[in-house]
Amino acid sequence: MHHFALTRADNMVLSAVLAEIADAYDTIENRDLIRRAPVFAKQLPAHFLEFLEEFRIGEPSALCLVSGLAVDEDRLGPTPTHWRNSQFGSPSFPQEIFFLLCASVLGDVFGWATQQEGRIMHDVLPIKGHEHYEIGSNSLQHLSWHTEDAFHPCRGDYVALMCLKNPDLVETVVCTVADIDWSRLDVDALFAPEFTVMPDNSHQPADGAASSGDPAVDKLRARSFNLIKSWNEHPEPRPLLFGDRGDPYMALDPYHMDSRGWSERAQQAFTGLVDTIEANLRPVVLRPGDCLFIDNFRTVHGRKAFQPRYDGSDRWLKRLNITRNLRGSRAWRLAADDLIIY
Ligand SMILES: NC(=[NH2+])NCCC[C@H](N)C(=O)O
Ligand SMILES: O=C(O)CCC(=O)C(=O)O
Ligand SMILES: [Fe+2]
Repeated sequence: MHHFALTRADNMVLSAVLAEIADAYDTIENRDLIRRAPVFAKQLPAHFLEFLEEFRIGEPSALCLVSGLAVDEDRLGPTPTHWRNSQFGSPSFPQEIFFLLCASVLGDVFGWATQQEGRIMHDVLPIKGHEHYEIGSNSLQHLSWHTEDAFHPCRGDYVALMCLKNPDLVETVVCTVADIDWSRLDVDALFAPEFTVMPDNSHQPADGAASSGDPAVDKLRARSFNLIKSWNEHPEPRPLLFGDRGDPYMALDPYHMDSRGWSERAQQAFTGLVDTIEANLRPVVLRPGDCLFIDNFRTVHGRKAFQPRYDGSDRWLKRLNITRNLRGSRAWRLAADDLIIY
């Protein structure tokens, strides 16, 4: 794991930088703040910027952990019961800004019109009623391992998690391409465009809001949800591995895959890959003040089951999607500088 432990001295420098930015903006969803994040990021210590840049371009590891960001648990107050409206008056605004600045060094942050009301920074927290549903806000049921947004051609290069609370040390689980012995798998079959991945539940209309208040946006969002529906019914065949055959990138989400209709060889190659990943999953426990940048091309991740508390002390993470190729999704966005994929 590529790891940077922020020191007390680092935190002293950061708290001044973050407080100044926090004073100038109202919410992490403020588009001017997000737009200026790459410029603000230049105020991060140079040795820290070098560390992030090395992760981006050198690919020394598929996981990058920045630990030790100061989090005042008392200031945080209770964990929200839902992600809706948590972006307003946020007690973790300085930490959210730090998280955004780091992400902006790795690429461009973006959001999905179909997910958490088109917000850029998501909450990952247990929601009442979702306990046994396959979604990030479940709890009693484990979250199946997956590539983030595996079904979508515009999926992020990185998915990042910042931990605010994790009182029961619930384990996130990961498996990276480096953990896999590719010589034992049918790599050629996995590079063939013969596999189908359906959209996950976090993109289903039931989890979106009623109306945005803007008819043009509502119309686009409706188009987007229709696309999700059609991909559910007729997923497009594509490969599970891509890039270099000796050191591949991967994109899969077995919970949302149905192997009926695939060739015998594709099915066997898929089963081999899934079994290998299952055998190599390992835990990463996020602690308050940890920011984990997961290379979404080289890692699958999930989360163990846990008992939700619903008393304000629940596990609470923030999440960002990051792309290194924003232009790749231009056909799906309203404008060059609009960060929402419809
Ligand atoms: N196997 C899956 N893809 N499960 C859903 C993953 C969680 C989803 N990314 C969310 O925001 O809730
Ligand atoms: O809760 C975690 O540790 C991971 C969450 C996750 O993977 C997701 O929400 O997509
Ligand atoms: Fe995820």
